[in-house]
Amino acid sequence: MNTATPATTPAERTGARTPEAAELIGGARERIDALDDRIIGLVQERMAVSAVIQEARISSGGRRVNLSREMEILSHYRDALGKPGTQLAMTLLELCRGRV
Ligand SMILES: O=C(O)C(=O)C[C@]1(C(=O)O)C=C[C@@H](O)C=C1
Repeated sequence: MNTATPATTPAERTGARTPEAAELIGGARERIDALDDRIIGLVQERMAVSAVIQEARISSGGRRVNLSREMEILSHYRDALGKPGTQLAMTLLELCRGRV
């Protein structure tokens, strides 16, 4: 297919081979888009709460990073989601406190 031409039919948009599958995929993608919007909102909320904690600790003379707490968070995500959960938690921590 010419990559400059946008996909027009449901089958092209979804990769499905039947209208029924294309319909199902279209609906499920809408749910995924809505879930992703909520996940992004929750990540932004987590970043704001994390910033409050970090500011309080730094204002009190402490450091931005608290490694023992980060170990708890990494374990939490790994226990819930398996090995890729650790990577997800590391990405979340980087979003919340920057790179260390
Ligand atoms: O719980 C804390 O003490 C925080 O500062 C929050 C947070 C986090 O985003 O989860 C951020 C930085 C710390 O290194 C540990 C955890």
